[in-house]
Order: sequence, then C-alpha cells, then structure tokens
Amino acid sequence: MSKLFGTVMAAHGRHYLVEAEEMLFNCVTRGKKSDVAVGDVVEYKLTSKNQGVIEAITERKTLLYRSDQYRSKLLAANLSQLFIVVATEPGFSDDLICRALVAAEAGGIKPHLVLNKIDVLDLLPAAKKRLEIYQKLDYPVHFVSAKTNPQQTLDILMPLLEGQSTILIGQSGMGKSSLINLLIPDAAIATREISAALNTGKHTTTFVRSYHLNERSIIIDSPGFQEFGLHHLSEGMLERAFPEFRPHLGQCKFYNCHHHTEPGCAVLAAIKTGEISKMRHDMYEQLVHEAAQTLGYK
Ligand SMILES: Nc1nc2c(ncn2[C@@H]2O[C@H](COP(=O)(O)OP(=O)(O)OP(=O)(O)O)[C@@H](O)[C@H]2O)c(=O)[nH]1
Ligand SMILES: [Zn+2]
Repeated sequence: MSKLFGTVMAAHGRHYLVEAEEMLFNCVTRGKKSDVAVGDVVEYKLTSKNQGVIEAITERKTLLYRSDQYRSKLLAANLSQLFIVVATEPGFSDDLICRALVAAEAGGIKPHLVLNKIDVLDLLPAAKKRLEIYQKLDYPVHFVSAKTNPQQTLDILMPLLEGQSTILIGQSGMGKSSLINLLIPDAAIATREISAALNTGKHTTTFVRSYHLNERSIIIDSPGFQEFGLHHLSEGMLERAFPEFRPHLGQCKFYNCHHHTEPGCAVLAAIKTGEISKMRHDMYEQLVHEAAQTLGYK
C-alpha cells in the first residue's frame, strides 16, 4: 500500500487534524508522543473512514516553539513568517515583542510587526515612537486598522502573505481575531468544522489552527498567551538572535564573554555608544537568566 501524507491543520491535546486531498482526518500519535505541530507534513495510516494514526513527521523547514522550565510547547512547523500584532490600545509589551522576535530569529522565521487600530489617533504617535526601535533593527512594521479601514488593511497585508505560511501572535485585545476574520472571511465556519472534527467543545479557542488564505498561502492563528518562555535557547543561540549584537560578537576581550559586566566587552561598549539599546540588552540578560535555570549553564 502506498504511503499517505497530509498536513496538520490543528492541534488539540494529542489530537491532530490532518488535511489530505481536501479531506480532514482526526489523527492521534502512537503512545504518549505529542511532538507533532500544526504545519507538519506527516505520514499517517487510516484506522477508520475519517480517523488515523500519525506514523512519522517529515523533515521540518522551520519550527517555532516556546518553553518554560518544565516543558516546551510546539507552536507551528514549516512557517516562513511571524506577524506580531500590536495596537495603539490597549498598551503592548516590549517584553512579548522581543521574545517573539528572538523565537523567530532562532527558528529561521521572518518576523514582521503589525500595528493595528491606527484610527485611534491620539495614541498613534506614542505607539509609532515605541516601534521605532524595531524599525531601526530592520524589522518591517506595518500600520493597519482592521475595523475602520479594512480595505487598506487588506491592500497592505495580502501581498505580504502571498505564497507564505504565516503565524499571527499577539496579546489579548490587539485585534488579532479582527484581522483573521478580515483575511479569512469564513474563519468562523472553518473553526467550527475543526472544533467538531477534534471534539474540542464549542467555545474552545485554545488551540492552534491554520486556514487557507488561498491555494498558496496559509495563515495560522495561535491562542493568546501571556507567557513566552524561551528556556530552550542556549546563551550562544540567544546572543545571535539579537541582530544588533552580531557585529560585536567575537570582538570582546574574553572569548567566552557573557556580555554581562566583563571588562572589554564589545556589546557593553555598543550600549554606551547607543548602537545597542539598554532595553534590548536587559531583555537578553533576562532570557539568559531564565534559560540558565533550566539548561544549567553559567
Ligand atoms: N478602534 C479600533 N478597534 C479595533 C480595531 N480592530 C479591532 N478593534 C477592537 O479591538 C477589540 C479587540 O479585538 P479582537 O479582534 O477581539 O482582539 P484579539 O486580539 O483577538 O483579542 P482576544 O480575542 O482577547 O485574543 C474589539 O473590541 C475590536 O472591535 C481597529 O482597527 N480599530
Ligand atoms: Zn561581551
């Protein structure tokens, strides 16, 4: 019998919805394994008309995940882009933006920032100002208004999404759902289908799911989360995930410099000259500190 392959469209606990030839199959993994991610291309075997078992995961191009001290959580595989959705109101967190940027850099995924609700004019200048730091780092920033200017929002975002596999992440209230519903008009229907197929219960939105924007493009919606731990990244991976650090790496007096308080540190020197912002260096130190507790280095 020839092998069957499909793409994982949604994950809920140990249940995965696998799409193949425009059909959806409710699949589980063998044993206790739950290392499958949305976006994975998997080999599966059918156990009934619409149920199956995942036998193998094909090689991933990219993998985005977060982790705390105890476990890691796969967010999605084979992504090409990550859109970080922020808004003029409620206030957004630089901490979450930086963590998402680092996760994208470490995962080989291109990050973009999307500022939504630009119609809130009195808060717009301050929000723009806060995003300048990311623009200076060459991260693209897009300005949209999902509710008040949907057409312009589509004109900006559609070309960026074409041919890509893009995950949207954001804190609660930024308008991520509004953007998804604008981009994917039948998202609600698709979600109901997925929920029914996975038996998730009516009101669950706590699972990662993907939608077809068109035949070439995929959008992945992730549940809002407050925590974005990156305990799995080593110190070496972290320092390279800050693009503004890269020209200075290898320039420190000590080859094993932690860029903490060492004399002759090229990264610390670059903070003095303004090339590296203190906020970003603080973020780096925080991430090293968190990962050190788990990975046991330092
Ligand atoms: N003024 C303004 N409000 C918007 C815009 N887009 C979304 N909103 C509002 O912002 C609120 C949050 O929007 P949602 O789309 O539910 O946000 P979300 O990020 O998915 O939030 P959660 O559902 O909590 O995860 C809603 O009241 C929307 O109507 C916009 O472009 N302008
Ligand atoms: Zn250093």
